[in-house]
Amino acid sequence: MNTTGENPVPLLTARDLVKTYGRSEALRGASVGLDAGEILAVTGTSGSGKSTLLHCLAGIVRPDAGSVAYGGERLDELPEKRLSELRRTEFGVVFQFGQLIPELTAVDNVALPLLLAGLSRADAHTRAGEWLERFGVRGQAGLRPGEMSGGQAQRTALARALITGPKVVFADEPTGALDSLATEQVMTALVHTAREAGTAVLLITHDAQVAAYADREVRMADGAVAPVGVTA
Ligand SMILES: Nc1ncnc2c1ncn2[C@@H]1O[C@H](COP(=O)(O)OP(=O)(O)OP(=O)(O)O)[C@@H](O)[C@H]1O
Repeated sequence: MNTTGENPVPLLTARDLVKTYGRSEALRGASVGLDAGEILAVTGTSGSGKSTLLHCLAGIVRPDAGSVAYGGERLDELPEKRLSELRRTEFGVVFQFGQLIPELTAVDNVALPLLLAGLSRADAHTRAGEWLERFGVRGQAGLRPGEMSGGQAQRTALARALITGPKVVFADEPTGALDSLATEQVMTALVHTAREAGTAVLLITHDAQVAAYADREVRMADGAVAPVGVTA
C-alpha cells in the first residue's frame, strides 16, 4: 500500500522509444508505463506501432533509441542471455493465432514451459490439467490445436502463457481471429486469472469490446502513445 499519496513506480516503463525498419519508422518517441497488476489496452490504427511497442517492452526487439525499464533492469541494455531468462520466467506472451505447437496436444502445449523449467513430466501434466480447467478447456486436453475451435486454442495459449506465474502477460490481438462469444470467453478467462494472480497485462487490440476489459487505455498514432481522451 502506498501511504505517501504518490503514484506507484511502474513495473515496466518505456521512454522515448525509437525503432526504424528500413525506411519505416515504427516507433517515434513512444513512452508508456505499466503498473504491477494493471491491465492496459493499447489501441490505434494499423501500422501505428502497437506490435513493435509490445516487442520492445517484452524484450523481443531492441529499440534503436530510448529505454525500457523493468524493475531495476534496463531491458534495452541487457545481454540476450538475461533477456531470454526474463522472457521465460517473468513474462508470458500470447499472439493472435495462439502459436501453439501443432504436433502437441493441449495438455502437452501447456505443460511445456514447466518441463523447460525442470519439472517432472508427471508434475507438469498435473499442473497443466489444472490450468486447462481454469480456462474451461480441460475437456480438450487430448486434442491438438487443429482439432480445437479458435477460442479453445486461445484459452489453451493463455493457460500456457500464465502457468509459470509471470509478472507480465503481453497479448497481441489475442481475440483478433475470434467471434464475439469466443472473445468474451477468452477475455473473461484472461482478466479473471490475471486479477487472481496479480499479473499485469499489456493488451493490444483494435476492438472496443476488448479494450473495455482493461483498467486503462492508451492509443498509438504514428509511432507515439497518447492517453485516450487526450489530444495533442
Ligand atoms: N519486422 C519488420 N520489418 C519491417 N517493417 C516492420 C517490421 N515490423 C513492423 N514494421 C513496420 O513498422 C510499422 C509499425 O508496425 P507495427 O506492426 O508495430 O504496427 P501495428 O500498430 O501493430 O499494426 P497492426 O495493427 O496492423 O498489427 C509498420 O509500418 C510496419 O510495416
